[in-house]
Amino acid sequence: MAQVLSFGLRIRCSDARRTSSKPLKVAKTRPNTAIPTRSTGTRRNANRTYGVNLEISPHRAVSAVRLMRIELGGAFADLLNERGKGSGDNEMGYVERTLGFRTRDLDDRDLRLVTDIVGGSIRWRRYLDHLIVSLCHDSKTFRSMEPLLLQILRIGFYEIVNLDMPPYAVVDENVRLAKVALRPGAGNMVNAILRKLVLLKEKNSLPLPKLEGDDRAQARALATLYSHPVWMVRRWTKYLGQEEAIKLMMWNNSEPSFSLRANSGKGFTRADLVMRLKMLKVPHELSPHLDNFVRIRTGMQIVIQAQLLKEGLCSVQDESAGLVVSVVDPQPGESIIDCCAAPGGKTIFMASCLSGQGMVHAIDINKGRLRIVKETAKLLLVDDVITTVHADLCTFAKNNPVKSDKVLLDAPCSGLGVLSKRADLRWNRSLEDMEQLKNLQDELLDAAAILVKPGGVLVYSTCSIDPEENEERVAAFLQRHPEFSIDPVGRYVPSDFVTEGGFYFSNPVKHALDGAFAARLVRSS
Ligand SMILES: C[S@@+](CC[C@H](N)C(=O)[O-])C[C@H]1O[C@@H](n2cnc3c(N)ncnc32)[C@H](O)[C@@H]1O
Repeated sequence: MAQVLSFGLRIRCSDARRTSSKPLKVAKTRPNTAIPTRSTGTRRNANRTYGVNLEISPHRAVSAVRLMRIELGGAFADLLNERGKGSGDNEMGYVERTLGFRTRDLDDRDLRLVTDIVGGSIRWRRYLDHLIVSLCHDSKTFRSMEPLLLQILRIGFYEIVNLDMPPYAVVDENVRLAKVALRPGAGNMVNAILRKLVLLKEKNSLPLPKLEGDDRAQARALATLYSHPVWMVRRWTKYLGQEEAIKLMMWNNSEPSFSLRANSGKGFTRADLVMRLKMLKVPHELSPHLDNFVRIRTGMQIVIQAQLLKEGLCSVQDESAGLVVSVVDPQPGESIIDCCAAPGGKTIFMASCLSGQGMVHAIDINKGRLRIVKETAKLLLVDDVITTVHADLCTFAKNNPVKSDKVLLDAPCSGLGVLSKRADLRWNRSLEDMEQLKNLQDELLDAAAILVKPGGVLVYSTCSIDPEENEERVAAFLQRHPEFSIDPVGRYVPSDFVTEGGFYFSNPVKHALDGAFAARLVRSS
């Protein structure tokens, strides 16, 4: 117990030290701590302002609220909207209205912790929930657990099991958060469950499933151990084999790294970008595949704060997406149609390859996302070679007899290649989505084909690693459209990315990039 108390005290002191340069406001009265629950929706007066609570670690409070917002999605946003429009703009505002107290502003270290904890708790959700259920009295306790309590437990479990943080400090801090944000009883429950976890972890006997039994049983066990939906495990085991499927899941669970593309439209070169990153002390590496790209593992927060993105000097773009543009191979003077353009990553990169001559016509069905393309093009000074068209591609293709040199269809897809960057995506996709997406991809391919002139090129791309969305869609298209044939991509991307069929494929495990696919198809007549 003495250990617990001393840990708690140390954490509080260090929190106070970190904020000591800022004037602190201390809560005069303890706020009402009831929070909305799924069943009652109880809320405090949203207009009331609260003092800053210095007892609670701010990154945990913010993480718990952010996790709850992500999980409840629209339902949680609606709850807030009831209390006044625009109330959800500011994250700290959410925290205050949800928990009943304010935390001090987050410093850089807190921001990193929030990113780690939120991303990690979402990725590891199935695994963490398995442990939490195993340590609850019964599964009903887990099922009826109020959302905030569940998030606090997930954070505690993630910190103890995955981050290996000092366990008694974690228990102490999360118990305090549950007590203040919910009620003393909730704190006691967090205390009991986290302490059971600490003991089991110390004895190296976490209640985890064994990899045994038939295929289904093994898929379920793998899904829990590597925290993915069972249907994904079954699909990958079928296409890749168990060993590769495990490697892929490990990649998806790892911290994502990012690439920056220097914006040549602004006359800003990769050498300029490297100089700025050196000045900012952000560790970086040149991309071996693409001239304008630089890789960064950490330090994105610093890049954001230094306004490099806001000033349009560089953009965040994965090399796997940059290589799709290499497959298109945009040349000055060409007319290119980008069929599903928004938010515009590839449109902008293609436009910057045109050296001011030619045009990229950016079509998208989503007006809001298309506005982003327009604004980014202006910021990056490539708007003179981009036109935006708000339309459904199928209707547009039927009604417009335009023919272009090159057409890119970066199709809506499952996103199974980008699960390491999009932590929550795996939980929002279902097997049924795959069937619907395949039909949409076929329809969009047929529409895109209409826009290609004889001798022109159609590039079909996805950020999926699933053969049914990639090779199989191309094979089905070629059967329907014998006027198209495959142009092997070996001339456009490094040979390491070229498949036996002549397609571009970036494999997350092999290339340590997001997964992506592109086929280059030439029209004969
Ligand atoms: C994978 S995203 C495109 C990403 C984009 N190429 C980039 O690099 O930033 C797919 C896009 O297709 C758009 N879309 C879906 N159905 C469409 C349709 N029928 N017509 C036009 N755009 C469509 C979506 O709005 C979405 O913006």
